[in-house]
Amino acid sequence: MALITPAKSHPEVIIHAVAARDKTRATAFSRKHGIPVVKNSYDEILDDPAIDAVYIPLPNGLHFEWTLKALSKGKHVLLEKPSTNNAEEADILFHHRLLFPSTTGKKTPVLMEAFHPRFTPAWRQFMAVLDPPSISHVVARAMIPSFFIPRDDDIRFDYSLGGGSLLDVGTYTVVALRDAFGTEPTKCIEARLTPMAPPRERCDHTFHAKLRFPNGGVGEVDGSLRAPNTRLSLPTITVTHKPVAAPEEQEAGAGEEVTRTRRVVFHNFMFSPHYHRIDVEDKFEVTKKGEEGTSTVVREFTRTESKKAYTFREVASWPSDQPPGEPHWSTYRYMLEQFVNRIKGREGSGIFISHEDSVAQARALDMIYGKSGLGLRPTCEKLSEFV
Ligand SMILES: NC(=O)C1=CN([C@@H]2O[C@H](COP(=O)(O)OP(=O)(O)OC[C@H]3O[C@@H](n4cnc5c(N)ncnc54)[C@H](OP(=O)(O)O)[C@@H]3O)[C@@H](O)[C@H]2O)C=CC1
Ligand SMILES: O=C1OC[C@@H](O)[C@H](O)[C@H]1O
Repeated sequence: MALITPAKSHPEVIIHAVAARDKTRATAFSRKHGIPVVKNSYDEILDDPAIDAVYIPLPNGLHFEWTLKALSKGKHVLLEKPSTNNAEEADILFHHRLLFPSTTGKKTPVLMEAFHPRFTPAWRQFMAVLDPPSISHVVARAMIPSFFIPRDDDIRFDYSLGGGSLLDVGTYTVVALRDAFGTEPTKCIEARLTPMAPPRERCDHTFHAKLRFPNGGVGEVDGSLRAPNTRLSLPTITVTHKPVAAPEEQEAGAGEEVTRTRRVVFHNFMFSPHYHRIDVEDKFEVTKKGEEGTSTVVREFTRTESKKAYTFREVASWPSDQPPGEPHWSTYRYMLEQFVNRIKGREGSGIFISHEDSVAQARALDMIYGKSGLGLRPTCEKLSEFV
């Protein structure tokens, strides 16, 4: 879903090989998906000079090690989110010398964290209706019902592999806050993570946290991998702004001032190409200054609008010389487009998850785990080998 289907409609991508720890599994997978080559190991993929790029969908705790192994073999890497287990790993990975232009003329590999929802037209449309400096509150919510990941022995609940709901579905909610505020959180002011039962008690299945942002605003994340199966809900971001002057409003008469308070709700921010809706509600207050500096509210009115964008053609700010996408494209297809653009040196053509962004995201997640008492996710034991 994340690579094989998107590759079918990308003229420049060929899925050449697959590997698993157990070759029979890889063979079965290759037959199902028509992949021509099955390797004996992950290393064999990295050693194949015919392969330009690898997709790494391993458990979180293995991302750091295998990404550095791939980069050292000159492979471009599309790395599943979260990029690493914690900020210590992210700092080393994204600032690694392998990612800087070499003096020997060898190509510099592209590394990108696979934050697929951020590549969509709807995400752009959402960002276009926000005014980050005046945002006072954001809440991002993602409740995954238990039936989706029913087993307690899933990698998501294995601490040694970077388990925990915050590092899993929580990554989407944290990235939503960071994108909405357009800055990085300065402090975690509250973190309530609900642990699994022993022996998995170092992994949370549900999270609630509050982060402070530089403009004084607060971002909240709320989510679970054990949400009730009977109360399904779409992942949602709700953004509330502070009142701001709206002098452009035609409604104001002489001596009147208008303020606007905007609230934006983005329904289904994680998988917007399937369905989404962006509700923009503007509440206006018209005040008139009296004598002695008093001001009285003389009128109030509300304007609401719902927006959507399934291709970039529908996003007003999208430059016309850039690829619009197709209505059937998934989040992953939009992402693959930009990953390939980078590899091909078409940097000017759009969205990319920068290395600094991935490090900042890891820091924000660490803030919450640090505050929660559950502690950061473990650093790769072989870290020193890669420094
Ligand atoms: N972008 C998205 O929408 C999604 C992203 N993800 C991300 O993808 C990554 C993998 O998640 P998911 O596919 O659900 O996980 P799975 O458990 O389904 O797959 C992980 C794979 O990693 C391999 N692996 C290697 N070493 C180990 C190990 N020690 N223990 C377990 N597996 C190992 C296994 O492959 P093998 O045995 O075949 O070698 C296994 O198939 C995570 O980072 C997750 O956050 C997950 C789901 C959706
Ligand atoms: O897309 C997703 O939704 C469910 C999660 O468990 C998964 O890891 C994530 O990427």
